Amino acid sequence: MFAATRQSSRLARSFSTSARANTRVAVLGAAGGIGQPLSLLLKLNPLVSHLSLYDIRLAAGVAADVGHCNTPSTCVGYGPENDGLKKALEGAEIIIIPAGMPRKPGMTRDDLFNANASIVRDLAQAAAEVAPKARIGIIANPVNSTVPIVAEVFKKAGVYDPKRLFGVTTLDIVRASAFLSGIAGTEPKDTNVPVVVGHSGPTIVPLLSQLPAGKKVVEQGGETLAALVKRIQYGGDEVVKAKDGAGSATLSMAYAGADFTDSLLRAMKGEKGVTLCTYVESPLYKDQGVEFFSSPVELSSEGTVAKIHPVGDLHPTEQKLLEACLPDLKKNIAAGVKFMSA
Ligand SMILES: NC(=O)C1=CN([C@@H]2O[C@H](COP(=O)(O)OP(=O)(O)OC[C@H]3O[C@@H](n4cnc5c(N)ncnc54)[C@H](O)[C@@H]3O)[C@@H](O)[C@H]2O)C=CC1
Ligand SMILES: O=C([O-])CC(=O)C(=O)O
Repeated sequence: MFAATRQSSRLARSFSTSARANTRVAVLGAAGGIGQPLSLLLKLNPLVSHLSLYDIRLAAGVAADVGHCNTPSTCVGYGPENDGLKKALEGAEIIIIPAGMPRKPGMTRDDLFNANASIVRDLAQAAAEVAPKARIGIIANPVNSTVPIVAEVFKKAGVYDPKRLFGVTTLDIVRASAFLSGIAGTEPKDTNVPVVVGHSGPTIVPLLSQLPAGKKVVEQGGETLAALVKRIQYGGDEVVKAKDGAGSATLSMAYAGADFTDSLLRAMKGEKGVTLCTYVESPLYKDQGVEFFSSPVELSSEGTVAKIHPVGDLHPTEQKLLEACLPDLKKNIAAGVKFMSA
């Protein structure tokens, strides 16, 4: 069932282990296209002890349904009535936020800003009040801007800890693994492509040269390389187009979101050296005015940021992609900060 990538083998391993931990996870936006399968995958993860599912619609139904899976964790759904959001957040140690509008064909992720900025702001405000110490994973787009919005909310509430805030870019890593192994004939689980910078078009920068299979493609250059990089950067558009108005990636995103959460859970359970590419407040390009950046991040035993690794050796083509997109990322971050100062 889960045989496709390194991420998946980890999930399969955690499903089959008898280990149990006691981590409480809240999913905000749990009844959506991502929220439902993500909640299911989290219900299957033995490192989760309790799942709180919040949505403005249907959360009770999703929780009742998912809750019938015979895994040890408990699962409760909450709607907005009777302080449901605050109840969902009480005691949460990990909060995952896929709430928000998805794209339709012809839209960019930035076109979602107006719809999603206030949704994410309001959910973050509740999290800052009720569960300020939780680790927060932001899936809602545009991630490049929604993460800075959450940071500003937490700063305003006086509870900001940059080590606890993550933008979920895992789907870019999953896609890069799937697409490169499809070309190179390698095992997806052994084809781990770091993807750095951010999460939209040009700010998705795969570092193919950092693994043997990718290095070959990079050195060959030409059409194959150009098409592969483009497919990784615009994988989201491929799904939006194929779904033809019915939304964007949901199932692969749920898989990626479950993997992201599993990384935090494993680190919290004591696994050493858990490292993943994720979008965090980062010193790496701060001197160029870029405050948030995705690069390999090593987690602490608290499931928080322990060490932000630099991007490592880049092929000149990768260096060019990275440098070219920093001004875009800077604008995306500024838009989030401006929204919160308005
Ligand atoms: N980070 C990433 O790699 C990816 C991010 N996304 C983004 O994830 C978001 C969700 O996508 P889908 O699940 O496909 O959308 P969807 O429309 O199927 O689900 C969104 C859910 O959010 C809920 N919601 C709306 N406002 C809410 C609020 N104030 N509080 C709680 N819940 C609320 C809706 O009721 C709905 O159930 C979109 O912004 C999409 O662009 C999608 C794929 C990949
Ligand atoms: O493309 C979108 O709008 C959703 C997304 O972020 C992705 O699939 O990477």
